[in-house]
Amino acid sequence: MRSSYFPVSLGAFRLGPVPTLFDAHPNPARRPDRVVREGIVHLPAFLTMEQQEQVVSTAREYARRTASLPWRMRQRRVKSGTMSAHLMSLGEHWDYERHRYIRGEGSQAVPAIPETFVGIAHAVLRMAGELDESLAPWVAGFRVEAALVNYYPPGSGMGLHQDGYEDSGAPVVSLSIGDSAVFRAGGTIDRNKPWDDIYLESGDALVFGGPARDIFHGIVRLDDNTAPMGCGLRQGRINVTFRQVR
Ligand SMILES: O=C(O)CCC(=O)C(=O)O
Ligand SMILES: [Fe+2]
Repeated sequence: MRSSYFPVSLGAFRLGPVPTLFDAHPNPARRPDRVVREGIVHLPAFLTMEQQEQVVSTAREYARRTASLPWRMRQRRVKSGTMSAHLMSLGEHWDYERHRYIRGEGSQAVPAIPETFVGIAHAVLRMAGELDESLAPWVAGFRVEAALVNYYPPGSGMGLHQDGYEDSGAPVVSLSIGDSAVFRAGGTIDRNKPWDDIYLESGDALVFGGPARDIFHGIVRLDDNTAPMGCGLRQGRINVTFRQVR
């Protein structure tokens, strides 16, 4: 009988589940919620795998639906060249030519931000506000007016920049799904060091606001083949960034 190999008394000395070939982290040391620096809060694994998959499939559906519109998912030309990430706007769209946020053009409206996304954004900021006093004043009145969906193909990134188009000083709330990435958070004056490099994995949330609202930041590395099974993306990374515009 099998039980003869596993005397009952052994149970008292068990140290935990036996790692198997299939455990990515045999001894998962949970990455703790962290105030990286005043105004910057990293919430690892904020989204469940089901939520990640839902965000990705919703983003896909919107990308299909808006494929012929100015705010469709596409690479944008900026001063320094063409961005390697693909961007799609929901809610409001930053019009690079007219240099202002628009809600549509003619009879075409920028699609509304899905309610599920809005709910997630509020939940993220609420949690971040509990950890960081500089974010707390923004929690109650936060209006999720613009959502930028960025798709990063393998090997892409985003240069250091400031999110400076919004009149509001409300925090920026962001979600990461798919391949892991290094988010570089610099200072508010220029792109120079010191930086905090934050490792964002699939399901993580990040908030920057308060004294860190105007930091230079960007994506300096994407790690191929790190997207977890079930997140909805086989390769590359999706970032959704929520902003209050005015
Ligand atoms: O991909 C990210 O985590 C950052 C995206 C970003 O900085 C932006 O969309 O302005
Ligand atoms: Fe940004």
